[in-house]
Amino acid sequence: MADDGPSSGQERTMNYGKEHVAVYRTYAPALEGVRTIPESEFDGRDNTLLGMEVRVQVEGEEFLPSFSEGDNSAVVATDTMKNFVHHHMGEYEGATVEGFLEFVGKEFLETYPQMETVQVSADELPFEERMVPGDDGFEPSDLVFRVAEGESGFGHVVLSRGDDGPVVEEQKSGVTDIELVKVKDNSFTGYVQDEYTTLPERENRTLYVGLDIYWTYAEPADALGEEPERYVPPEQVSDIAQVVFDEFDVNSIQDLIYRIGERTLERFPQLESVSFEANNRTWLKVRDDLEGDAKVLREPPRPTGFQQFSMDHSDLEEAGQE
Ligand SMILES: O=c1[nH]c(=O)c2[nH]c(=O)[nH]c2[nH]1
Repeated sequence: MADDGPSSGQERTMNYGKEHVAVYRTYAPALEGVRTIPESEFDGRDNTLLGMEVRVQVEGEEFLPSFSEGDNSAVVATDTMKNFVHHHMGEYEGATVEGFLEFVGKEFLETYPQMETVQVSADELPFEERMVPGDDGFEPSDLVFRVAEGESGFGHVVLSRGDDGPVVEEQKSGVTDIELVKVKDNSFTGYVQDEYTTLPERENRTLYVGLDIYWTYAEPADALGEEPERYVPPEQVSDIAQVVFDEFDVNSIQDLIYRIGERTLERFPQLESVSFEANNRTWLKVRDDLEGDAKVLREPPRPTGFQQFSMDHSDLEEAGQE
């Protein structure tokens, strides 16, 4: 298909950038004044230690000669991008991952006119408070944090140039790498039974699910945290997931994520949509001949099942909840 190439009108892919830019800030401004929800104790964070791993991707027609002619005169070295991110972490006056991404993205556009679009995303590098003995019993240390694994906040923003300066084209927030196990009161029944089906129906299984949850705001500016009562903290969405899992006897991961989505949209009317990427990591039964509900379980072999789903407020209206 010789006439299908970029030169004949199809949009060309051309971008470059830096990923895995880890940056840490001590004594960032605290996140205060977030609205609390019944599913979560989270009401803010001190940000004594704020870490993130950032990815920057830039686009612009002026970069074409760097690909086509080896002419680097417009190229901002990706090493420079890394330094730019590091430097601006010290200039950011807000308290959220999303706010930092928008701030640094705008700074890129304002500093380098050859950049037409900048995409910035980040995974939070999480740290946990540690409890130490204080005057009134155990209290969180002001100084020592545990380097946490797994679950973390996520942000993504796409910025382009408008007539009056940088414009947010897309925004997405999230909490990723949630892993939850519910020991009983989960079923998986009623699925298609045919000549290929070997999986036995289970009225009560131990369900282990991996979850990434993403959301978009109706007003992207709400993602920044500048109006904290309109900000959706990843910690609260993660807490909704575990509370809903605890509350409902679900018949599948599909059923579970729908209920988490419903609750999230109910709690946060300022969101436009919620989406999920789920994985089934359910252990396999080795023994269930023990007393009561006790079992012995083992890791499942590959391959792994997954579920993806997105929903918005129209799903609540259909269910008669709005
Ligand atoms: O929650 C589940 N959903 C499925 O679609 C599925 N398929 C399967 O084999 N186990 C499961 N579990």
